[in-house]
Amino acid sequence: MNNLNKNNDIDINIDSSSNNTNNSSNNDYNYKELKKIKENNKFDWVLFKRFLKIIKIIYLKPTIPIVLLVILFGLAVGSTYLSKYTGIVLANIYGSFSTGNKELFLKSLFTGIGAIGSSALLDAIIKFIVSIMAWRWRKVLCLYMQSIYFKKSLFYKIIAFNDKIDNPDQRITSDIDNFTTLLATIVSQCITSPMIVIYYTYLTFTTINWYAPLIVYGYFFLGYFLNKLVMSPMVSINYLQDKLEGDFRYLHQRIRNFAESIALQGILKENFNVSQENNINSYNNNNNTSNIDYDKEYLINNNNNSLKNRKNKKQNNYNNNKNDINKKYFNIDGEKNEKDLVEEGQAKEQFDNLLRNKKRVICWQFGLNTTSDLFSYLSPLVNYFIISLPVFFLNTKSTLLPAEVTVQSYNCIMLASGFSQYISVSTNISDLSGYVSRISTMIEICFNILNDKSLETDLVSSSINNTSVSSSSIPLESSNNFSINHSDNDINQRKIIINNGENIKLDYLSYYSPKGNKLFSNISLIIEKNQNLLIMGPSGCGKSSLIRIINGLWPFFTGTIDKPNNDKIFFLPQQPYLIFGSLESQILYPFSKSDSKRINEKEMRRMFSQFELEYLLDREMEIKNNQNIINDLTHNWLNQLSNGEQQLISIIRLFYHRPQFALLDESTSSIPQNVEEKVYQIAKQLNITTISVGHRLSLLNYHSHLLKFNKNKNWSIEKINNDNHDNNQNNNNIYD
Ligand SMILES: Nc1ncnc2c1ncn2[C@@H]1O[C@H](COP(=O)(O)OP(=O)(O)OP(=O)(O)O)[C@@H](O)[C@H]1O
Repeated sequence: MNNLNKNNDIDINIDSSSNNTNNSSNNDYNYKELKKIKENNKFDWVLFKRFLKIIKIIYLKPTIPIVLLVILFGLAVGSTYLSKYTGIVLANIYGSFSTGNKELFLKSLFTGIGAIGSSALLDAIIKFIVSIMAWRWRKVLCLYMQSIYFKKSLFYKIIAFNDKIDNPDQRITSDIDNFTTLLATIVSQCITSPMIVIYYTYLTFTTINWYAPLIVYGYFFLGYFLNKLVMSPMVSINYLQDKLEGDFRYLHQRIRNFAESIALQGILKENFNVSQENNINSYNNNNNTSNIDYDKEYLINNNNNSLKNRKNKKQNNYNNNKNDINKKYFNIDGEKNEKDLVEEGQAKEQFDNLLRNKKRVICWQFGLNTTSDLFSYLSPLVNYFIISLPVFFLNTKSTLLPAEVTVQSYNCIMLASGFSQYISVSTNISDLSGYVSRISTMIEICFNILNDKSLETDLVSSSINNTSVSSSSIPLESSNNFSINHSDNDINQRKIIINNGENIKLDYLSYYSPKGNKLFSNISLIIEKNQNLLIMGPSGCGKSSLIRIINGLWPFFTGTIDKPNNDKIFFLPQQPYLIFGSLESQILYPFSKSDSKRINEKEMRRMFSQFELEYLLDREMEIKNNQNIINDLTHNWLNQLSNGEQQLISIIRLFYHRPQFALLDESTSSIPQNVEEKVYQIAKQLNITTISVGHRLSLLNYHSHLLKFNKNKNWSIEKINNDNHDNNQNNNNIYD
């Protein structure tokens, strides 16, 4: 271990031949990651406290788990007691051979069948209860974790504001499953082995002497000590392995999600490569033509010998080219390949990282297995040494009867097996500790985010707030300059006031990105009902961020936001979001289908026909008729609908919910202008006030005011005169 650290190379170098830059950077990455993980996840008191916290969670409702533990304990007692008879039966059978007692043999045989059969049955029941325990713990822990994960949009905040948790999905899904399964196995081992140890300590003491259990104890502690030495570094290595497995899976998940975009780019790249190759080939062909002329001349002027040399040279060139092509197209060494898609290259690199660490896991596991197996396999010899002590070394007995040897050695073997179970527990604990770190750090960080006061905003009801912007007569266009009596304190603190739905007011609003970059300052405006506002500005300037701030998703602002409750505002994000499930479920979202919430077939057809999308309902019917269950959790419309269709379904959802305000973040960017016009017409008919973010100039037609952001972080607001507005104006300068 010291050696490895001294060389600054934790990797046990199996393939020292791989010395390319890609591998060395991967090595570097793994080394740095491992160092960081080692610092944060040592096999120490902190880890133990984290483990206790998880135990507290899984025992939140303790009755059933405690009952299961008590049953397990009872079964372990029964199984240990019955195991004693196996030794006695074996001794009797052995004795019956030496005395020729057939009756004793048959009696022992039948007793043996009963005792061993009962032991086997008890062991099966123990395994069954262990599985049930793991199942319950998983249920409790996973539901607990999910209840935090979905609280206050934490699933978003973890990804958007915090980069300390890798693969939260993996932690909730597979890490908890592995943790609980392993924990249940360890618990069963820890319950059964003390029984065995206590009972067989007594039996070895009574059948041999006091030194017999002591020697077995000493042997065990030596084994445990060696195992602990190997186990400590394994915590961080296992942790990193879980992380790398998660990263690798996530990469493939992204490829699945963006399959079409990647495939389209891939075809582009392939064609690009082919055309490049064609260019190269045509260049070579041109050169070859001149070579032919040159060859002719050469042939005439030179003898056969030189022809032979040239033939050999050509053959060598051909072979070299062939090798190059093999290298280029059939590379399986994890190296990047010119023909690779970027994703393929990334997947190779990620997989390479994973394999490197897996090698470490295998090597350390080898060390751990060697020590634990060595101790298990050596234990019979230790037992016979203990039995031999009174005969060969202490000289207190001259001989031992075969039956005595059988009983004594059986007792020693059982005592050692109780301990070797502890040793195998240590292997499991090293795996478990990786999961403990991953699960508990996720819980800790979730709570840190939840308890972070800087991420919270004061919510005030407008009825108890007298300082809110009161004048509804202040027109939007003058609000850039309007001033209300507020103290500096008001401006520097952040407040969200919930009103009754009459308007949305921003008062001296300054907001920032999660990384603390100021986006815009001192925005003051009032959006009255039926006054549609359009927000325009350069890419990345902070338009969507304003929507996130109004929604309450981002708390990075100062000033006051006075708005209706979120149930009166509907947000349509840039990326249309469709859930798994039927088209009806898409429209009902964010509510789910229930007896009180259903949309009948006629209404669905009416809504879809507004945008000539009835064919989607027919398609759904067809899928249903083909026996494919449509509203199960795996039906993914996202893969089967165009972007425009997805946007229109989101818009139908908006109209179904009929909010007072709708915040549309480029929500019509993929649909034709005439359909876009219809969308805004229907919104008007339904009395929905829209606040839209967009780049299309046609949007100006459907809004009364324009909030214009520019690249210098200035903002202005102006009334849109739709009569005079020329939508075909050149939009190059619109953001200046
Ligand atoms: N989670 C985040 N962490 C840090 N910075 C972020 C985060 N999300 C967005 N930003 C940054 O905040 C700034 C504003 O982003 P925003 O999404 O509001 O831009 P936008 O004006 O809507 O752009 P576009 O027109 O391209 O959609 C950008 O510089 C963006 O990179």
